[in-house]
Amino acid sequence: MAAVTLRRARCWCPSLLQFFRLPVAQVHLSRPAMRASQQDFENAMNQVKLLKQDPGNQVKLKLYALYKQATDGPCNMPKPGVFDLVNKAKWEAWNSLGSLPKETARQNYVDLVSSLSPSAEASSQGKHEADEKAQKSKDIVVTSEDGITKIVLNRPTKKNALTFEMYQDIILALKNASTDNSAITVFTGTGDYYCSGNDLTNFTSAAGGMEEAASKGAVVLREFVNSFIDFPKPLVAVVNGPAVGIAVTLLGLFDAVYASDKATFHTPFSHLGQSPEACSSYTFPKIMGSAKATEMLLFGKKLTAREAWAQGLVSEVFPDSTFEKEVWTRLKGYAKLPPNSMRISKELIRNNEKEKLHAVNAEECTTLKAKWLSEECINAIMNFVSRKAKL
Ligand SMILES: CCCC/C=C/CC(=O)SCCNC(=O)CCNC(=O)[C@H](O)C(C)(C)COP(=O)(O)OP(=O)(O)OC[C@H]1O[C@@H](n2cnc3c(N)ncnc32)[C@H](O)[C@@H]1OP(=O)(O)O
Repeated sequence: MAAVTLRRARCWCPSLLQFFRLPVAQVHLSRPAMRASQQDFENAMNQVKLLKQDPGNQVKLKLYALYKQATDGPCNMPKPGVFDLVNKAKWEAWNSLGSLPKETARQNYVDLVSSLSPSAEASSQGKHEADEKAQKSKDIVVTSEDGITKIVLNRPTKKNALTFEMYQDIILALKNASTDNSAITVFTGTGDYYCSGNDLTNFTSAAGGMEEAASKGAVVLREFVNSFIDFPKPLVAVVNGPAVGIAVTLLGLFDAVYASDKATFHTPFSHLGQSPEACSSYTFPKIMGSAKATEMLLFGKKLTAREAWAQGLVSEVFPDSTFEKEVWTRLKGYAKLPPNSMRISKELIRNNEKEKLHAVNAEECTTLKAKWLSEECINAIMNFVSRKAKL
């Protein structure tokens, strides 16, 4: 059986920003010679897209190298330039396989994927285990107290940027919260930021490159936003600091938004060569009118908390010095209201447009998938990753 041993280490390539401090994979393939069929190979490729846990960049590089070796044979590309960090790392991983035969690369790819995938038994274990996973996730902390389920974005060193794993954990946390004993569910962030939006390295660290990241991203995004559209209880955002990208657009699907006066609201989609998501192409013009929505979604105008309140995106703004105390006192009071009444009232409001929201979500995801592969977007992301430019 293939065994993957992970050890934490500083990266072998000091210039690769996002590849720093990531697990290094040592893959020992001691399995007796076997032939993986083309079908096994394709199944393994599909399995990779469904991995719930990010296997780390080193494993992803290994997967990429084995995939290229299995499909194209030995590395036949010119070595990318020294500043093309991501492609250079990929090239090196592929080139390191030398003249490994295609069949062996295919088998090693299948073995590696099967060592990463949870077994059928593990994935069919009950909800209890699912709850535990959400609770244990280090980047999303879920607690339930005083009738409130709190979902905290807990990645302050990265301004709470959302990784693929965090999207999956939030989907799970919302699923659990929809049936737990709490009356309301609240999102907030740890540290000085509420959330800096999508983790831009989601796109640069995918084993199969941008194409694979775009396909996976569109699937994950659609399911993620659906879980907000369908969430049955009052959903409240406690915006403790700046919010960027999807952290802002999602607010149009919340039932109440409370903001510190230190919070800002920024949707730099055009700067990033991207387009709006989380149904904001529908909710924002509805909330603030098309002229103001255009300033945010097309021109990337950053709003202060008071401006966002004036546009109807925020329910109320509080001085930062008393924000936490005032908001949580208020929410604890709301959580004592009859839960079924709140749920039914929300259902009445949401049912008027649920179908529309699902259709908008689907269309936005399709559009984004194409945008993520555009030159405009790839350049913007590479600029961020290589720190040449900041918003
Ligand atoms: C699959 C579904 C996809 C859904 C798509 C959604 C679209 C979006 O959400 S678009 C918005 C994406 N977000 C951004 O463009 C923000 C990018 N970040 C920044 O511009 C800046 O980091 C900041 C303005 C948020 C903060 O700047 P500041 O100077 O105060 O701090 P930094 O030193 O830049 O950041 C600290 C640390 O955090 C990392 N980081 C911050 N934001 C992100 C991010 N979005 N993705 C990845 N990493 C992020 C930053 O790289 C720093 O890390 P290091 O200390 O390791 O360098």
